[in-house]
Amino acid sequence: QGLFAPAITVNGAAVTNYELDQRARLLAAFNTPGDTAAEARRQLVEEKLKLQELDRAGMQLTDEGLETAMAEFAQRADLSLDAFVAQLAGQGIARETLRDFVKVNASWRDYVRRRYGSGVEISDAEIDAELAKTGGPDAVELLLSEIIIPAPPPRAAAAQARAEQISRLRSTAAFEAQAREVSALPTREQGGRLDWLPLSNYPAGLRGLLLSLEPGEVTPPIPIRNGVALFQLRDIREAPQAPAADRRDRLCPVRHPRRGHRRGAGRGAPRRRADRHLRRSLRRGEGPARGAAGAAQRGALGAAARSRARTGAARPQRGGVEPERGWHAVLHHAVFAHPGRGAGRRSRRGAQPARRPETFGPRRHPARRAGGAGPHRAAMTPIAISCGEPAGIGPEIAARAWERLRGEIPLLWLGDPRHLPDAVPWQAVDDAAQAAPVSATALPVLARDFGPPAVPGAPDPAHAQGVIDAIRDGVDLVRSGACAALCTAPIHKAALIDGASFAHPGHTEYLAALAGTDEVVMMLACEALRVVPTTIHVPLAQVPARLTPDLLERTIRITRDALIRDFGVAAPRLAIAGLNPHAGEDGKMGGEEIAMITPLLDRLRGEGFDLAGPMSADTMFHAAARATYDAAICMYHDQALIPIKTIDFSGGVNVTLGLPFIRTSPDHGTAFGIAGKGLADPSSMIAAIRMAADMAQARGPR
Ligand SMILES: NC(=O)c1ccc[n+]([C@@H]2O[C@H](COP(=O)([O-])OP(=O)(O)OC[C@H]3O[C@@H](n4cnc5c(N)ncnc54)[C@H](O)[C@@H]3O)[C@@H](O)[C@H]2O)c1
Ligand SMILES: N[C@H](C(=O)O)[C@H](O)COP(=O)(O)O
Repeated sequence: QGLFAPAITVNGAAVTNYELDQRARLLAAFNTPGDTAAEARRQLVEEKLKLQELDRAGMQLTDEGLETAMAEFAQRADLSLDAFVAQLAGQGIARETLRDFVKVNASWRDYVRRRYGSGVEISDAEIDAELAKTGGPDAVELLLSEIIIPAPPPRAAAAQARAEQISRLRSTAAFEAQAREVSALPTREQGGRLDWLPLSNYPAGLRGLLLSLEPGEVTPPIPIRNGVALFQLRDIREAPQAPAADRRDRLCPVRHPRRGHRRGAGRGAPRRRADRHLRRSLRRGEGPARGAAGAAQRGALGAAARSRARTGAARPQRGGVEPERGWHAVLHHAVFAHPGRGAGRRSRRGAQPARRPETFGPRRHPARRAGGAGPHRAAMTPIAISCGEPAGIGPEIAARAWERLRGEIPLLWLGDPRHLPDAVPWQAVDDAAQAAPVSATALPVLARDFGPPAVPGAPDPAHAQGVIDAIRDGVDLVRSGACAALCTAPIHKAALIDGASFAHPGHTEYLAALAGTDEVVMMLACEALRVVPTTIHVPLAQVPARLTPDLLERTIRITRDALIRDFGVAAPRLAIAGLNPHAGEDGKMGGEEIAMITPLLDRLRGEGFDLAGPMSADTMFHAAARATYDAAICMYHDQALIPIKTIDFSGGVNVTLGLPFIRTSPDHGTAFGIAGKGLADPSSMIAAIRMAADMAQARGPR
């Protein structure tokens, strides 16, 4: 066949062999992993369909607009357009090939924005038509929360302003609080939380926007008739139980874009439920009509899930590599081709930082703080992840975290790879230096043989020594500088005691022992709250005796120093809880406040510490109280951990302060009841890894 002969015909439009060859070269130049020829084919078919729709809608990018879009594109690789084109030419890629690629994507983004950017009423028929067009979105499920703020004309401006504020939230707890306060939907009772639902349950016009979110992110305000809608993404996953027939079916949308694929058995009920919910809202003029759809595609899992949705591809096989596609691959390229100028995790809102630098995690890198692209973390040494209890959810949340973070933060998993979920691609490495290049395509593993296989939910003391060694190895790697920080997966203390006479009640104490210090502090942090238990893993009956002025003073000092050093809080405000009910009620309900806590606080205030308390623990954690301090110093474990795990179980991070190295961890345990079932939420693990990376960047190279 000739080079310019049609290789594929899409509704009468030809894709030539030349185009296929050029696009495959372009994808190779962008370091797109996987089969670039197949991906080129897929992309070009999809783009022909988009172009036809753009023609139908009478939307064409002007020559000037196209030139600007191309220049912006080159800019991502830190090159002028001419220099970028010249580099491509060196690889046999014509300028026109880049032009066509940019043109269709930029035009489509504009088209989606314009089409769905304003409130339009949507009919049931339209929803059906949209749902019928694509079969792919059934392959992806979203965990969303929703808010609709009523906005009849006199209140429209106020509602919009409130919605703008909400759209900047990153914390699920904060979004939930807003939902309870302002949402008009029945879900307000559960903080706007929806269950896992297939992407196909949402109007097609909203899907691109929803997929562009990262967990925690909220959509921009979506104008609807007499209201404003917002969605927060809590998580995204591949649909777990899609029947095999469905998977095959999902291959159809590209080839038969107009053919409807109603999903059948097994999935109908939730879908119908969500449809009803959506339709009801829409009829009332409250529901998400068509979103202000930002079609920009961000987020590794989002892009991967999108690809799977489009192609019906199964999850990557063990040892295999899942290709990353489209715009994501381009960003990826810009990042890896120019370390130090990467895209990072940009805020959707351009110049604004992704979150306030002084609320939750440590200081952002200065460039990221300014909302710009910071040095990409691919350039940093990896974050070591210890396997934790193999029968718990540790291995699977590490795998899920890698899927999410692989383009962002290099990881090194320490454990027995036979304990990883089957589907995760992993690669054994000999040392930490090999991890960063591997991490983008497979989970790098410093492999250990733990002996017997793991049975989910049934901890085996035979694994105890391996679990302990993985933590110790992680510490060694971080202390030697080979890894930037250690993030530990949860351990089951009883199994470690039974199997290896583990002498420590938790990581915190073990890490302190490895570091040769007893001056460590446990802090748990989420966006809405930071808490520090002064006594940690101590039976309640022993707390009063263990609670000495020395210990409390050390805890306050270490916490204050860490807030300044690692968390960008220039003048930390600490709230100190009392030990007893009502902080002792003037000595009537306990004497520790008067005898010990108050005198210590007074002395430290004399040194300039900003301390409040002793406070009644029962009233210091509501939202208004939380706004008055940067961390709460509590007297014992549950006093500190109950509020934070209640407010944000999925977003909390456990960080050990006072160590000579960085250690973070998810805030939950081994969750034996759900281990191995694919139900574990990796959010806390992801937050822990991000916090570790942020702390490492804030401290800078050692
Ligand atoms: N950092 C650590 O090593 C650490 C921290 C806490 C608990 N633990 C250990 O974990 C074990 C179990 O403790 P527990 O039962 O009190 O607490 P847990 O956190 O394991 O489980 C509490 C509840 O939350 C659920 N859950 C926990 N994590 C989840 C996730 N990521 N996604 C979805 N659901 C999740 C569980 O299914 C369970 O219903 C104990 O041995 C404890 O010592 C270890
Ligand atoms: N007290 C912690 C919690 O309940 O989340 C947990 O046991 C973890 O502690 P270490 O990080 O010390 O293992």
